[in-house]
Amino acid sequence: MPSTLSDAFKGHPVHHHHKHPDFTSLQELPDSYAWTQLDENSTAVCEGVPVIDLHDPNALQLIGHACKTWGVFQIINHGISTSLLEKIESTSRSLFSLPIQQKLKASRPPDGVSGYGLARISSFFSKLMWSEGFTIAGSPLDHFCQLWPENYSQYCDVIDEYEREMKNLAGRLMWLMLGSLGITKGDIKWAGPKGELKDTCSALQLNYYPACPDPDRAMGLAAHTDSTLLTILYQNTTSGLQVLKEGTGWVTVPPISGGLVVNVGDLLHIISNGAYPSVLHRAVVNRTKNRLSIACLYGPPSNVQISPLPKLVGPSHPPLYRPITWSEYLGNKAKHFNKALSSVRVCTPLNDLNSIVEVV
Ligand SMILES: C=C1C[C@]23C[C@H]1CC[C@H]2[C@@]12CCC[C@@](C)(C(=O)O1)[C@H]2[C@@H]3C(=O)O
Ligand SMILES: O=C(O)CCC(=O)C(=O)O
Ligand SMILES: [Fe+2]
Repeated sequence: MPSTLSDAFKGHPVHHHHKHPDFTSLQELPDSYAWTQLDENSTAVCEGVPVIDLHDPNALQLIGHACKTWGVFQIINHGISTSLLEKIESTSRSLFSLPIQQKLKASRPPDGVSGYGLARISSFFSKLMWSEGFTIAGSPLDHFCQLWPENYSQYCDVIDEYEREMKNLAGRLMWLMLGSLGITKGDIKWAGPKGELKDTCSALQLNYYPACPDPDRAMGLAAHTDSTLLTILYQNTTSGLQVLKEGTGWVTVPPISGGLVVNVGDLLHIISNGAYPSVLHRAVVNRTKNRLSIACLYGPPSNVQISPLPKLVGPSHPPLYRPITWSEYLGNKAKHFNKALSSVRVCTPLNDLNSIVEVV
């Protein structure tokens, strides 16, 4: 029985400042959704997030380079069928278009992982985000029975298939991302004897961003890094995802037909001993178009200790992070949000200095 994520937040209930009203039909941006003027540096840049064809013979090198320089890339020829992407999109749309009273029946409990509601990180901000979310960790059955008492099973089937295919792809990607650092399947015990990664955990996050009357003052999903090894994101044809590139500013990741966005998460940053940055990203909203995204948040078995891989540690590269389980890390994120990573950093005078610089 693989370990689950369901107890990760038991000691860290979220206390949202606001109730989530039915904001989808508002004509004007209420003050509770007005973030102070967002920075204007999301200008067009010539250089964009790399797009990598997984059939390219150089895929391994291209992925390694993208992970080091961006912490994010898009993939094509990944083997996920268009019809499955269409099915998960239409399932998500059916969910978000249910009446609010119906959706609230499947609310995420304050100390739980799964269900409908504001993004978990909302509690760190005084303003509300212009989005709705639905998190699925483990079986969606209980919540889907609440949402669709008559025909929950067809929707469950789509989620199960999507989750299975995404986990498979995430495993392939993890070996490619680590492979370009010289890591092989034998180097990670928790991956199993043949690197089959069968006890890994994952969660799905469905995000819906309604069209917004005042997009320049609103925020779809505030800047964050993912508490994962890696995240695979499907976005519909409306753009909104932005990543922070050092020295450049916020860069939009344009939706490409059949493409999926892959980003490095905090745990891959830890096991790579800092070689791969966990990319800061956010979602902005649109005046006329709604937007949908589906993230597969992929991590190790939730109760195994993960730490910088021995091959990536040496006299000139001391371990930057202490061992931690995914479950414990999620608790850290619930407590410290964007300072979660630095809270796991090993304390040496040099590292302490670096983390002070990061916080400032
Ligand atoms: C496995 C995860 C990862 C979670 C928590 C838990 C389930 C939901 C994920 C997200 C999804 C939306 C952004 C985020 C920041 C959030 O608020 O909920 C993510 C968070 C994290 O990556 O930290
Ligand atoms: O909607 C997006 O593009 C970003 C979603 C995201 O970052 C997340 O779900 O973690
Ligand atoms: Fe994210």
